[in-house]
Amino acid sequence: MKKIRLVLFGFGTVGQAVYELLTTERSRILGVVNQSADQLQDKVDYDIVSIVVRDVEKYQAEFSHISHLFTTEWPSEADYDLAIELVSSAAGGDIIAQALESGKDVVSANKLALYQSAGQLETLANEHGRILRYEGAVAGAIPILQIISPLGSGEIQLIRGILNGSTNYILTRLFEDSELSVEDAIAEASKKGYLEADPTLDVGGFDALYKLGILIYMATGQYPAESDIERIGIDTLTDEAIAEAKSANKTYKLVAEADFKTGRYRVTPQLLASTDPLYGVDGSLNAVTLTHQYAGELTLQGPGAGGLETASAVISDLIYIMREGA
Ligand SMILES: NC(=O)C1=CN([C@@H]2O[C@H](COP(=O)(O)OP(=O)(O)OC[C@H]3O[C@@H](n4cnc5c(N)ncnc54)[C@H](OP(=O)(O)O)[C@@H]3O)[C@@H](O)[C@H]2O)C=CC1
Ligand SMILES: N[C@@H](CC=O)C(=O)O
Repeated sequence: MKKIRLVLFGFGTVGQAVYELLTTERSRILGVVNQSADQLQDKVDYDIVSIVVRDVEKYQAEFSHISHLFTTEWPSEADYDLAIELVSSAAGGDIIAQALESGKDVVSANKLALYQSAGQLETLANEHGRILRYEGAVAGAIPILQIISPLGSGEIQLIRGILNGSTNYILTRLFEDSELSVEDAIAEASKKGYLEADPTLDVGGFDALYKLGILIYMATGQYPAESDIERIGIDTLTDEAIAEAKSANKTYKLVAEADFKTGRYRVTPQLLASTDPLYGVDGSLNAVTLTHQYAGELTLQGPGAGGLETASAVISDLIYIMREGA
């Protein structure tokens, strides 16, 4: 039996949900991981050995049953095998790099850190022969990254979708309820755990840009520069624009689009008619359509934000590594 010692970096919305699934769904997860392991010595088990946060006291009272796991210190290299990086800032990039350099596999959902490293983290993983996976970084629960690589038979010609759950939730609420203020809609999204620690990343369109950048990297092998992606946030939409859209039976969505034929990449609020496939994608849902040279149009839709939703994608990466790597 091989024991994988896991360290969790970050214990916010997603970190707590990952911890919850790792404990409550333990036998199901291990059942999947060990599906084809006949011998006891081929079987894999896991343990969470520590949870690294910035402020231990913030968590110790509420999570007193696991208070011994919280720390501000890295475990020593000899004491862990795999890092799950779920912190809320670019500092996640250093955590991922340090873990890879120490010969550890890494699972992350930190699109900001991944996009801003512009491929250096993937290179580092290759150089050190480690696995770096980040399904939770793009479109929450939707396994979009897992379907892009196998589409290598031909070109991906177009990616179009909604890649940010919180702004989709905010827009949906504003269109549903004319009495609701933007501030109240943002507060609702925050309460549900959809927003980034810095919400300007969501409302300014940066978060969707990072995710589109990762999808472009998966499709082409190159991260686009931020200046190559046109970005307009939903913070540019006025009350009048929303009212006019409503009276014309249209809606606004923050649409992310990479057109590989024209080379135009953009994240912009788009006024959509009811015939647009993204028109009815409401609440925190995300949807992505890939147009492929041979496969045609493939559309995936599902929750784009939220603790347990994102945790399910994080756990899928973990299952992959426990089966294939480690
Ligand atoms: N929420 C969502 O729906 C989704 C989030 N993500 C991504 O997942 C990651 C986590 O998001 P979320 O859980 O919402 O964020 P939260 O803000 O809820 O939690 C962040 C956690 O990270 C910790 N943290 C921040 N900086 C550091 C650091 N330098 N070292 C150690 N711990 C640190 C915080 O600890 P402390 O409180 O002590 O500062 C906190 O526990 C982010 O990268 C986010 O973009 C991805 C998909 C969906
Ligand atoms: N803030 C993000 C969370 C998930 O990635 C979003 O709203 O989509």
